[in-house]
Parts: sequence; structure tokens; C-alpha cells
Amino acid sequence: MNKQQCKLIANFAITPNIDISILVESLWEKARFINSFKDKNINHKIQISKFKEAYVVGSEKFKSSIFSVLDRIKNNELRKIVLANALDVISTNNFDLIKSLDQLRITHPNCYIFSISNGKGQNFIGASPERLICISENKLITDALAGSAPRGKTPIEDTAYANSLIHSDKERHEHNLVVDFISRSLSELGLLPQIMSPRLRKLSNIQHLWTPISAIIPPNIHPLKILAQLHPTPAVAGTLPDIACTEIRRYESFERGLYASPLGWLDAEGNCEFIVGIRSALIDGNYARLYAGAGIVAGSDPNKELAEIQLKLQALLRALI
Ligand SMILES: C=C(O[C@@H]1C=C(C(=O)O)C=C[C@H]1O)C(=O)O
Repeated sequence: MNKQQCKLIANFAITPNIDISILVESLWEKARFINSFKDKNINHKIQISKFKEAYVVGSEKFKSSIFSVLDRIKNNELRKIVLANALDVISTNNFDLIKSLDQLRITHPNCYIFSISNGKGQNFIGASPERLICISENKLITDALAGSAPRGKTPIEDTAYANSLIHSDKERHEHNLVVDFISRSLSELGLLPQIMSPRLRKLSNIQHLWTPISAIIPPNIHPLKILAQLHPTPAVAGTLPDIACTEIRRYESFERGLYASPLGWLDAEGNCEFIVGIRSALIDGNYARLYAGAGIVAGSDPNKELAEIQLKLQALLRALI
């Protein structure tokens, strides 16, 4: 598919008393609306807004949670927990959804840009670097993505960050927990995971350790079964995932909502694409809640983890305002 084309997938719940012809017409109407943007440059209204920002969990409280998690890791109660924070933003004007998505698309050209509405005026949007599963013609591909470093301001600084990421025992351990979990989960379904060579996933503000993993899917395994087996991976929850999820509920004082959840589509042939809903925000009129987390493992430095979360949140905020 070239850059001028895109695939439009529509998923609808079909109930016995639905009028298919009305449904099809409303679908075409939506397709025509989307197509009408084809030749238009989106001219965003310039609005001067003022913003009030507040982290849901303050820095000191967040760091004390990290220290507590590190103690529990030391006591061998768990190996990794991903702790998230949220940033609440109130603007004097409503957030402009199309403009925000456009900015996310421009600043994160290699990420999955998404927007999901609940039909009540709330939209969950973001630019995720992480693919949970993509199945095309029986071939599955998934990402182990964990372990992070900032991007450098110069190529030399950037390479130095990349090298320290690649050679850090702590980052590699954090990453390998995700690789091991994914390959074990796929094997438990009777699949033969092929682990590709590790590489870097470079985004505009951050870089990650990245290992793509592939597998051939026999027709009798439903994509949702694979999804249920994989989610949540230790990239967004921890190891072991069940224990980590219980601990996350204790440490995080807010609901994650759609943050870190699988978002995507599937078709009747078993093709699908689900990403992990990170680098994301819930937008409701002039209110936005932005989410970001970081994996805590033995050797994590609370100040660095806090800085990583702030880096993720501030980059997202810049795209929204
Ligand atoms: C949990 C998030 O990201 C995850 C955590 C990472 C890390 O701690 O190194 C890296 C990529 C993601 O797997 C997030 O961005 O909210």
C-alpha cells in the first residue's frame, strides 16, 4: 500500500432487528466524510488558551511508591511492576481533537495514532509505539518493547544514549522479562514463536529496546484468544502479571481506564491489528487526563523513572495544546 492509500476497517455490532441498508448507508456517509479531507489542508483555528496542569500523584509520593516496589523486588515478591502517573490539564478552551491528532501524526510518524470515542463526547487518543498483535494471512507479529532512554540533542549524544541503553543490564533485564513472557504465552497456545534480533525503536522524544516476535497461526486459534493470553504483558503490568496487576491497583490512586489496554480491529478472516493504548490521553471538552508509566525492576533509579514519565507526558501534552 503506498502513502496515498489507507485501509478503512469498520466494526459494527449486528443485532437481529438491525436494518442493514440503513447501517450500510450510514457507513458510506462516514466514508464520504473521511474522504472529504483528502484534498484539504486542515487549517486549524489559532486559539490562545491558558492551561492548568496537575500531576495526579505528586513526585514525592510517586518516588516513595517506587522505593516500596524496589523493596518488594528485593524480597523476591515480584520482578517488575509498571507504575503509571496521570497529568490532569484544564484549558480555557475546548481541546481541538483533529488538531491534536494531526500534531501527533506529524511528531510521531512511526507510531500508531488512534482516537476512540465513547459517543458521549469523551475521546481517548494517543500515539502508541507498541503493537500487541497484528495478524495478516495467518502470520502474527507482536512487539516486546521495554527499556528506555531519552533521544539526544545531537547525533553523538543520541548514540551515547543508545549505547548505554543497549549495554545496560537493568534495561536488558526489564526488556527480557517481556520477551520471555510473550514467547512463553505463545508457546502455551501451541505456537512456535520466532524471536527476531533485538533493535532500537527510536521515537521523536524517546528510544526503546525492541524485539519483534512472529508466529504462524493455525486457523483454529481465534485472534481474541491470543490477545487474552498476551494482555497485559510485563511491558505495561509487570512480572508475574497477575501479582503485578493487584499491586498496581494498590499503588496507583487512579483508574487506568483505557490506558495500556488493547485497541484495534479484527475481521472475519482472522486478520487483526491491536496496539497497546499507551502515550495516551482522555479528552473531554476542555479537560484532558494524560497517562504514562515506567517499568520498575531491580536497579531502577526513582529519579530516572520519574523523569521518564515526565518526558512521556510533556511530549504528549505538547501535541495536545
Ligand atoms: C508503560 C509505558 O511504556 C512502557 C514502558 C517502557 C519502559 O519503562 O521502558 C517502555 C515502553 C513501554 O513498554 C508508557 O509509556 O506508559
